[in-house]
Amino acid sequence: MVSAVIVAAGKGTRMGPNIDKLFLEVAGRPVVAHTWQRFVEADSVHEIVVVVRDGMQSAFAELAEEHGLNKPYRLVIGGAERQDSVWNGLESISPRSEIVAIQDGARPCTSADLINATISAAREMGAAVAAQPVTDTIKESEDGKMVSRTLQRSKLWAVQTPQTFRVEVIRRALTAVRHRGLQVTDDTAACELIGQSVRLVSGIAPNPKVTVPADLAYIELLLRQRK
Ligand SMILES: Nc1ccn([C@@H]2O[C@H](COP(=O)(O)OP(=O)(O)OP(=O)(O)O)[C@@H](O)[C@H]2O)c(=O)n1
Ligand SMILES: C[C@](O)(CO)[C@H](O)COP(=O)(O)O
Repeated sequence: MVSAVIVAAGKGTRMGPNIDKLFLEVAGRPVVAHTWQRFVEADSVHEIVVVVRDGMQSAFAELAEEHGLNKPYRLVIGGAERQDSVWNGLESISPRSEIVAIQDGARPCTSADLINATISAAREMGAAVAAQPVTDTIKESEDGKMVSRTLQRSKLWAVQTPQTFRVEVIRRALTAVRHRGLQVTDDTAACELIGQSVRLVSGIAPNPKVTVPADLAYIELLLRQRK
């Protein structure tokens, strides 16, 4: 059995005050309704856990109703950091789940094909992540003012979601993160702590995250092109 955990319990601070970015309408639907719909369409996913802020349960239940998101789902309360929300989601997937795909609610352009591809790769390797080679040259800076060094671009990948795992692998990896009191910005970073290899699954289509207001016009265009 395959579960999806859609993390949607963030505050969206980079989008600006008093804006719930996941409920902003793009291409005719709220951002998170597009994301959720992709997991309804992905045949290999059997159940969906949506992790939400406390007090938002009825808004998400109404969203599912209104947009016909008809795959079995459960709503769970998130935590202070993304990794806490992922943990809470993992705690409530079915005990029969062997594979879990973790998805940012704020990534509405993820395709069902990409979801299915990460699931196949995770079955084989234990862990897999949607990723694209970077196209800009990436610099490191120690102080945020001056360039310290240039990284070798041919080795660099930007990782996205879905990040998909055998359930026992991600549980073990996130337990290691919690025991060491670390913070990770993505779930595959936790795998590095336990020596678990992660397969890069290169998506051809753009799979951006809604983070700042300037992201919205591009994402609207991508979603309209796909219709
Ligand atoms: N405590 C948190 C933090 C983030 N997320 C989710 O993780 C995804 C990726 O996070 P990001 O884009 O950073 O969203 P926010 O944390 O909401 O944004 P910001 O950092 O600007 O506050 C989002 O779907 C967000 O809802 C979550 O479920 N729980
Ligand atoms: C998981 C992620 O989307 C991979 O790129 C990203 O790390 C989320 O980071 P954020 O700080 O929650 O935006």
